[in-house]
Amino acid sequence: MTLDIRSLGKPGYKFTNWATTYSCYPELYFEPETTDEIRQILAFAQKKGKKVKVVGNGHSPSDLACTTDFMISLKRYNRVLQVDKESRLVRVQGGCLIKDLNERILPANGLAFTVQGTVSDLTAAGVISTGTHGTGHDFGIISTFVREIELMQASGEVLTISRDLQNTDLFPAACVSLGALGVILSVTFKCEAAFNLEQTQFPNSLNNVLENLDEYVTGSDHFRFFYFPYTNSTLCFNANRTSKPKNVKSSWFWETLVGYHIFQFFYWLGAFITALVPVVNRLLYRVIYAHKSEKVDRSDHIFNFNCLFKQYVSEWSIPREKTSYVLKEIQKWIIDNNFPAHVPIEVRFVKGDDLYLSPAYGWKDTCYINIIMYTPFNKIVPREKYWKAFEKIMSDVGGRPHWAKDHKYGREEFQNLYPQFDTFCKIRERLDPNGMFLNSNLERVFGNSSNSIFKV
Ligand SMILES: Cc1cc2nc3c(=O)[nH]c(=O)nc-3n(C[C@H](O)[C@H](O)[C@H](O)COP(=O)(O)OP(=O)(O)OC[C@H]3O[C@@H](n4cnc5c(N)ncnc54)[C@H](O)[C@@H]3O)c2cc1C
Ligand SMILES: O=C1O[C@H]([C@@H](O)CO)C(O)=C1O
Repeated sequence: MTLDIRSLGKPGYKFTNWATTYSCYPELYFEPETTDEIRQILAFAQKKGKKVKVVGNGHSPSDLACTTDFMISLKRYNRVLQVDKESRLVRVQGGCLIKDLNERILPANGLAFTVQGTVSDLTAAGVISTGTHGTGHDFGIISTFVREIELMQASGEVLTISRDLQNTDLFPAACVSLGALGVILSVTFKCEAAFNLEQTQFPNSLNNVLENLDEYVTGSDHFRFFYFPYTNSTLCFNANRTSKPKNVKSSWFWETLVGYHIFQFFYWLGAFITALVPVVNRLLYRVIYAHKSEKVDRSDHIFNFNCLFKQYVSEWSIPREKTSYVLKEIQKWIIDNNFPAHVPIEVRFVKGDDLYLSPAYGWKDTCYINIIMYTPFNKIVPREKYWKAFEKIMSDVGGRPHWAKDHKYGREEFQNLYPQFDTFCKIRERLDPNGMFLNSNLERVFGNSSNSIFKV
């Protein structure tokens, strides 16, 4: 049945990402509900010579999902297709939200994701496409729990790509694809039996964490820590699987009034009086963070935490053995340059993998370091100097930028950083010879560079 595709496409739509830091006006914006509608949109784009960018839930803190051509959102292509309790495989359409799986589908089937990032308001296709990760020395990034992907190519042909059965040569590319290979129609995840996590958070000196890093990282299932610029202090988080029942104490006063609203107000003041930021960092640490506490909750409620207000972030991965040197360099740069760096600097650890564009590719033990500058009450604070220094420190040790976040790298840098980058490029050029799924971000990554035209 030939649809009047124009009735599907909306002109004048403004896309803005979650952090409201990047936006764009696609020529036409589509929200298809069926596979055939997706196929017809691609055929229409091909006929018009237009590029197509599929967007998930717009959480990438960069221009990765932006386009001036056609944008397809799968927010209405979000069904759960199959749940197999025996094999613990869950197959969902690309637009299915991880938070819906966490809240409804997985608990009802006694299942859970083995590891997650700090938020779940992400789509199944979006979360794997950028190599989203959580933390845990014995666990990989979320894409390492993928077992099968259905991918629609520009031609409308659907490829089933699985780890063990079909098109297995494409699998290590399709699991972290940046949206560059085609439309991910469905993802099959390998889950595990539902579990609670017992989390202990405790203050610690930066030196003590760094001098005993391997013990801390391997001392629990999921270890991570926050470093607080202008202190010598960290807040460590250990989380282990437990059969204990849920036991969560929360405090609106400390978590919301102080930890969100007063925090945001002081950082807003700090935008005008930068000398305030080191004082606020130290005060926050002492008043809110520097105490030991424990809680037991459903796994995703421990993995996720309140990411507070809108923000700019930059995150790079490095081999774990570089963690101590890099953090000391960052700490030194902030002090030497008297830069009003916001808290926290988030430090997480994952197991290496063999996915071609995974930022943990080929490194047995990987560390991710995430810096942040909030935009309190939408007040943009200067960050360029900090970002540049951070990128230099990370690139000097062979670090790899998070695909979802701000970076300026192009094909040449990635060829040096990813041993299988050219293999991925050959697969991309085979599956999408006319570059239909490219945008300006991906043209910087895969070929002709162009500066971002989507900054807010
Ligand atoms: C508050 C916050 C917290 C975060 N925490 C973490 C964290 O803890 N760890 C971490 O690693 N990252 C984290 N991120 C980054 C986030 O996980 C990634 O940006 C993720 O890719 C966003 O998913 P999304 O569904 O919003 O996808 P989008 O940002 O909309 O898209 C991401 C990419 O996926 C592609 N894509 C989406 N759907 C499809 C499809 N169906 N077919 C083909 N391509 C598709 C898009 O083209 C784009 O290239 C966080 C981001 C925010 C805003
Ligand atoms: O992009 C991200 O945002 C959060 C953190 O920076 C808090 O907001 C996180 O862990 C990311 O990877």
